[in-house]
This record gives sequence, structure tokens and C-alpha cells, in this order.
Amino acid sequence: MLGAVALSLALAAVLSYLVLELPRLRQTWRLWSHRSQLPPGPKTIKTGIRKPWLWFRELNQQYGDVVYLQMGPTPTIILGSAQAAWDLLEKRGAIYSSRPRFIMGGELLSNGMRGLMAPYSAFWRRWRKLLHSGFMQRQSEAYRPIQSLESKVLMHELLTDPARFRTHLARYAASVIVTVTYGRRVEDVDTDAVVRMNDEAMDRLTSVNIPGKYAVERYPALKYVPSIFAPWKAQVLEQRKKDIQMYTGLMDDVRKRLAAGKLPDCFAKHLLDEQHNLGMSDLEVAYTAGTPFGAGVETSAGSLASFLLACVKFGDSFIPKAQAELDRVVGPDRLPTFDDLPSLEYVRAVVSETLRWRPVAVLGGTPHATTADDVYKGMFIPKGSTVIAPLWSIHLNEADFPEPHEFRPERFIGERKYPGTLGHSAFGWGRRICPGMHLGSASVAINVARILWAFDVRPALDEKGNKIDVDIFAFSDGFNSSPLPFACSITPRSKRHASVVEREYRDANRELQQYTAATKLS
Ligand code: HEM
Repeated sequence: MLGAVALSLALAAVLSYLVLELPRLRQTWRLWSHRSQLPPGPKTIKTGIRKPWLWFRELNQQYGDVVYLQMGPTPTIILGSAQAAWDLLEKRGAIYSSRPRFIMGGELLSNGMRGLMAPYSAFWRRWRKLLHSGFMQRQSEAYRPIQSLESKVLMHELLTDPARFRTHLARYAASVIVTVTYGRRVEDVDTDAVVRMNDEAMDRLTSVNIPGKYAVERYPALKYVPSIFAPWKAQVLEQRKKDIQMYTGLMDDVRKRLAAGKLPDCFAKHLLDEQHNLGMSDLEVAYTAGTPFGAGVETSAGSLASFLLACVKFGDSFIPKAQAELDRVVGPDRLPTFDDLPSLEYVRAVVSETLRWRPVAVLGGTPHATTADDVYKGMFIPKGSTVIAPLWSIHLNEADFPEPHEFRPERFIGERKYPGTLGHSAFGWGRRICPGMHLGSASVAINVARILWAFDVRPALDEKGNKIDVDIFAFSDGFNSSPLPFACSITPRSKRHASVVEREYRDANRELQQYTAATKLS
């Protein structure tokens, strides 16, 4: 009797092992049989590093534009040039546009509702279509009045309280996104309820999206272990409840304001209009409305912080030229507007150089994944590979951008060979290209133009009157990387410039009333 039990247990153990290991063994066999064709790469893998993009750049410099890494069971490809990223992610987008599995973050925490982590599928296409219709070029232009008004508030904040410039940039970016999404603005980024709730949701997501932290990412079958035997699963499902409560709560508020006739045009309203046509559940709508916050706040604010850092370090070489252009095109009596931008060639070059020099989406956004085997320049790229195109490698590639750590807007003046139309890759590629690129780049452009028009941005001085130097490599860890706190002096160019900022702020405040009135959650 005991012998039979022992035998059954042993059989069960062998079977479980096979279920867990079989997909991995199959993959290992496939990789082994193509081993001579895989792209070059290192034998040993560094794990637990806080800024993997620094290591990826070293690998690209050592092994070339296409590097192979065996990250656990997953083949991983690191692309180190704009051309390689373009050839694969853009031109072969049909097979390079999926995502690796995010079992903890995408499947268990989000129940597949977060499109950003969704594989290339019918669900993703519907989600993407909504974001596209909500943020494509023409629709984004409808948001420009909000961006312009909030930017006038930002200029006033920089005028009256320059020391807290980083908080003001965060408020600007959050307010534009929350107004565009939910039709209500953010006046204080530290206390605003919507910002706090969204930040908490982002914290929940980042706390589980840590490579190597959970065995289930390596052994997907563990996903089906009942929660009662798996505390990590019980915990993540609890977190999911909090996300659902928050996202549906925000949409309930939107519905109430819509019913009361108090909802300005916004992305959430657009989602409600489309919901029935597209057969979407309330939950899907609620999660989709949460997308712009997760993807659009830190990217916009971080890019502007990098611009200020560049002003402090390299300002002497480009600020006078930009200000001369602004004085010529705009004059001294008003802030620049969106309509001025086509005539501000040098300022636009400053914007492009900002997005190139220190790309916030330093890893090129969320990794892509391949859905079929492929061969590129004789190298085998297996189906199911994770493909990372780190902008830290691509934007600092000397072949495209000589002396890449120098901030040089002139790179973007005149003709230059580079794939695509932007001259940089800050918004990614192909079918996964950033759907918020028009909104995001407009935020960076209008504020760069106005800061340069209104202020002198220089190194701060210490108590002895010496310039405080800044470290252009002191950036945060994490998925998005932006400058760590640094000292910076922001002063109005003249009394006349200051009074224009004051006047335009007063006018903007009046116009923003319609969004401010709805600031409290109903
Ligand atoms: C300066 C600001 C921004 C920068 C630099 C930026 C950059 C990027 C990059 C590099 C990607 C990855 C693209 C790829 O995988 O090939 C991305 C994806 C994405 N961005 Fe942005 N972004 C910005 C602003 C925004 C805004 C304002 C929104 C909000 C509407 C947004 C929404 C998204 C979404 C939803 C994705 C994922 C797309 C998908 O998975 O299909 N981004 N962004």
C-alpha cells in the first residue's frame, strides 16, 4: 500500500516536472540547433543591475548592432542602431510587434486589461485603435488649447517659485494628461486625488514587474496553482482588486459628470461614445482610460527636466541662438504660441536634441517580442524572442550622432541620413510606436519655446558665488529614466518678459475655470 502511494507521488512529481520544463526543453533544443546562426553576444549574463541600458550600450559597442542574450529561458535581442531597429521593428512590424509575457504584471495583476503589455492580438488592436483615434495628430491638435493654458500656468510657477521647478513640470504634465483624459485639471500635484490613485496603481505595477523576482515568470504553469497554496498569487490578486476599484471609480465619476452635463470633451467621453460600437466591457473602458497617465506623465515631465539640465550644462552654446530667433519671430510682447513653431527652426532643433540627448524611455519603451522565426543579415532571430531597442544605445551611437553626450541642436538643422522622418527615435517604431507622440512632443515643444523666450536658465550659484556644476549622467533607475534633482537658476530675461508671463497667466486662469470647477471628485 505504502509502496503504491510512494510510486504515485513519484509519478506525479515527474509529470509536474515535465509540464513545467517541457516548453523550456523544446525551446532549448531549437536554439541549440541554430546556435551557429544566432547573433553574437556575451557568454555570461549580468543580473540585478539597476541601469541595464548602460550594459546594453557596452554590448552594442563590443558585439555590434544586433546582440544575442540568453536571459533565462528567453532569447533576447538587443538592437543598438537606428537602422537595425527600423529594419526590424518598423519594416518587419508584422512579426516584431508582440510583447513578451508579463505573467505577474500583465496577466495576474491586470487580467490582460493593460494594452501596453498585451501581446499582438484582437484585444490589443481594439485598444490601440481607441488610443489612435483619441490621440492621432488631428485629435491631438484639439488638446493644444489645454496645453497652452497649462503651459502659461507653468511659466508663472517658474517665475514665482523657480526652486521647485521639478514639481511644476510634474504638475504641468499630470494636469494636461488628467484634463485630456478625465476633463478635470490638477492644481497641486502633491495632493490631487487622481494623481495619488494613479501613482499608487503604477507602484503596484512596478513592484511586480521585476525581472527574476517571481518563479512564475520562468515556469508559467505555476500561474494555475490555487491562491491558497501560493501567497504571492493571493497578494497580486488583492492588488488587482484595488486597481479595479480605482479605475472604475474614476469612470463612475466621469459618467456622473456626463449625466449632469458637466463633462468637457475628453478621452474618457470618447471611450464612452465608442464603448457599445466596439462591444467593450465597463472594465475594459476603465483600464483604457488609465493608459495615458501611466505612459504620458513622466515621459513629458522627464523630457522637460532633461532640457533644463542641458540649459545649465550647455546653455552658452545654444540659448543665445534660440533667443535671437524667438526675438525675431515672436518679439517681446507675447509668449510664443503653437502657430509660431513652424517658423522657429532652431527652437524645434532644440526640442529634437532634447528628446535625443537624454531619452526618457531609455530602453525604447516596453520590449517587443517576435511571433515568427526570422533571419536578419544572416543572423537567426527565433520566434518568441524578446527584442529590446534601448534608446541609450541608439541615440548615443557615434555613427549617427558624433560626440553623442554633447547637446547640439545643429544636428537637426539641414539634411542628415537617418531612418524615418523625425531624425531621432524617441517615440519608438512601427505598430507599437507611441500613440501619444503628438501630444507628448507638443508639450515639450511649447514649453521649451516659452522657457527660452521668458527666462535665462543658468547654473545656480553657491554661497560664495561660484557656479554649481551639474552631473549629466545622474539619472534615475527604472523603466523611465529622468534627471535626479539638480541645482538650476531660472530668472526672467527682463521686467518686460516677466510682466508678459504675469498677464498671460491671469488670462489663462480665467479660461481654465471650466476644468478647475470639476477638480473635486464628485
Ligand atoms: C515626450 C513624451 C513621450 C515619449 C518620449 C514617449 C515615448 C514612447 C516610446 C519610446 C514608446 C515605445 C514605442 C515602441 O514600443 O516602439 C511609447 C509607447 C507608448 N506611449 Fe509614449 N511617449 C511619450 C508620451 C506619451 C503620451 C503623452 C501618451 C498618452 C497618450 C503615451 C502613450 C503611450 C502608449 C500607450 C504606448 C504603448 C503603445 C503600445 O503598446 O502599442 N506616450 N512611448
